[in-house]
Amino acid sequence: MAICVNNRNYKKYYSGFNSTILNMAPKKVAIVGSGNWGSAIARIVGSTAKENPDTFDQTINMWVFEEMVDGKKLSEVINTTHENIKYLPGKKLPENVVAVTDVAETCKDADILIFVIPHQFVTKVSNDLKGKVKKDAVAISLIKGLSTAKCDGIKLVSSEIKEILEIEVAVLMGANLAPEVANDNYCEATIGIRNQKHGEVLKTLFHTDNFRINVVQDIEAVELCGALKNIVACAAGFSDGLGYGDNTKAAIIRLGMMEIIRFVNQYYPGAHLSTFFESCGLADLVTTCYGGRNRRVCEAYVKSNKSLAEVEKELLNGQSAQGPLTAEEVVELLKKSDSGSSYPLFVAVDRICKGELQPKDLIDCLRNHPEHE
Ligand SMILES: NC(=O)C1=CN([C@@H]2O[C@H](COP(=O)(O)OP(=O)(O)OC[C@H]3O[C@@H](n4cnc5c(N)ncnc54)[C@H](O)[C@@H]3O)[C@@H](O)[C@H]2O)C=CC1
Ligand SMILES: O=C(CO)COP(=O)(O)O
Repeated sequence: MAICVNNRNYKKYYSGFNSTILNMAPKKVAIVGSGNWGSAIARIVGSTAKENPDTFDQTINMWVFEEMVDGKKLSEVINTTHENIKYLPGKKLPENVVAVTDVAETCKDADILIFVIPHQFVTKVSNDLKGKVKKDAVAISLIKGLSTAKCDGIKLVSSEIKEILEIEVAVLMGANLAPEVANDNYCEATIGIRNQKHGEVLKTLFHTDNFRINVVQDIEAVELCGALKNIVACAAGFSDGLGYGDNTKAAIIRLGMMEIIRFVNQYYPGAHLSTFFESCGLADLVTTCYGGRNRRVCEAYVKSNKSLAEVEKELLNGQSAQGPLTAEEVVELLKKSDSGSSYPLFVAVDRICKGELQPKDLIDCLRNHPEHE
């Protein structure tokens, strides 16, 4: 049975780690995932590793969930053309990023593991790695969602990885639409980690002229901002599909932000308000509500007679919109604490995604929001 992590023992998990990532020897980095964001981040860490040869090993393994694309194995295409033609077409990957199809092989010598897969695959992939990673490795999760493992309370993706692999897990979240990051457009991101020294090493790995990193200690708040904004982006997409304009979207962003803060305070009290104004907070909410896949899929859902799954398949070519599943997970959790009425936006998104409400009912759900009392 999965172990549930409540607030108190979760904090205990994060104390007292030390690892070889503080050693002088170059650290080996592995990327677990090679989708849209996985490939964009591979461009960054491939180049920072090259710029810091004393700190990082020059070869970075990237796990590829093998599939055939145009009659060829995706891993072989990546290793010969240095381009992920399916998930990040048109952008070259650094040649020191090597596609590997066996996840245990990818990670076996790694000191730093970057987890970047859609959250529904975390349990399986982490179990495939169980007992096969270095005991003192440090992981960093770029995954936006909650754990899908059965559990009585809340379980963060980072805590699930941590429980299974028994290593420290940090998080990186931010306003980071992958195609724009891959275009080297200026943006920011937030690393959440308790161990400041490890935070410095991770910052060196991700920080570039156009990808600016802040490090904070509120891991849970950082991670939950990343997960929950995808639900709000679905509401923004419904609103766009209905043609409601920018004032309505601004209201959705504001109410969504208030629900995110309320949720973090309910499950992990004590987060600093300033964390919600880091890139992981308001900035990610805004960018996703304007430019994200969740928004796009939900807008198209309103305008078509198709199911969400059909629309996602047609629009995203194998990529994944994490908002509908996250809404379901969050609402399940809220039911257990009988607190759904404090989160009308989250609940409405879940019910619209499940076909229990019409998209046009969204506004009725927001009209009497607790924020208006
Ligand atoms: N794409 C973006 O702009 C951003 C995404 N994120 C987050 O990063 C995480 C990963 O997202 P993306 O890299 O965009 O992935 P994606 O949405 O491109 O998903 C496709 C990936 O899933 C893999 N996949 C498919 N079936 C699988 C299976 N059964 N087991 C394991 N992997 C499988 C595919 O091989 C492919 O690598 C998500 O949590 C997302 O919310 C975070 C910031 C930006
Ligand atoms: O997390 C993201 C941007 O920071 C990507 O959002 P989407 O998954 O909605 O595209």
